[in-house]
Amino acid sequence: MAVKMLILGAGGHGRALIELIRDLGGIEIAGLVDAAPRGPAMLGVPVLGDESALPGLRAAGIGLACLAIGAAPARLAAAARLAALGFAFPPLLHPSVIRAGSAELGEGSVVLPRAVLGAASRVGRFCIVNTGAILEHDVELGDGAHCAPGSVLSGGVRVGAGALIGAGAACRPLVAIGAGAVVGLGAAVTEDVPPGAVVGGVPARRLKDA
Ligand SMILES: CC(=O)SCCNC(=O)CCNC(=O)[C@H](O)C(C)(C)COP(=O)(O)OP(=O)(O)OC[C@H]1O[C@@H](n2cnc3c(N)ncnc32)[C@H](O)[C@@H]1OP(=O)(O)O
Repeated sequence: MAVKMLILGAGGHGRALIELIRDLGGIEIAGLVDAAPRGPAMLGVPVLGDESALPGLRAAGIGLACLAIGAAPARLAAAARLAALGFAFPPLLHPSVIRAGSAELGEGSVVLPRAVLGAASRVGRFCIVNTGAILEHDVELGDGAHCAPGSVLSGGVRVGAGALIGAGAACRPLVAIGAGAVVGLGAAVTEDVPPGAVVGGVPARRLKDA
């Protein structure tokens, strides 16, 4: 019998996770939980209500959850609320992901189609490695970090907790991206980025504070 998982968040990332879980197989999607759903169902998955439904769903035997929330602080806060109710968060890797045997992946992290997790890369908890992102050898992602589609993290890059590496951005080997920083889409990061900074451009320059 397939294990049951619910998805918290009925937006675009929720749709991506529905498809990921369907491609994986072996997990039954019990439903979606969202404070402001657009309809009674999404891609054929029923919306079960807002977070007030969670204790009942847990009592009914649904033990697994995944978080479809783009903003890192909200994603991490939701994880804490669901953990307190007893939900567990297995990491989810799309079958097309290329994962080195030595790559580590924390609870609740999701890795979308055609991403690459290189040798000795370490992905923290509740991270998003989005479609086609490349994490080269020895890359480290702090909890809640998000590597957007097509981003390239060269060898040894370190990304702080909750940081966002924008779509198509590339990071020079060994640079450190501070916690909560945002790297704009298409940027070329050639030097360390301070915590909370927003950078963009080629080469990347500070645009503002996050
Ligand atoms: C599955 C998915 O879709 S995952 C999606 C992942 N998300 C992303 O990759 C998006 C990342 N976000 C960005 O790149 C954004 O443009 C940000 C965060 C860099 C800036 O966004 P905002 O805070 O809304 O700033 P805003 O759009 O007002 O731009 C501020 C200035 O920065 C410039 N700017 C914005 N983005 C960039 C960028 N990527 N590179 C260079 N300059 C940029 C703007 O032109 C503007 O310049 P100006 O003041 O001279 O006019």
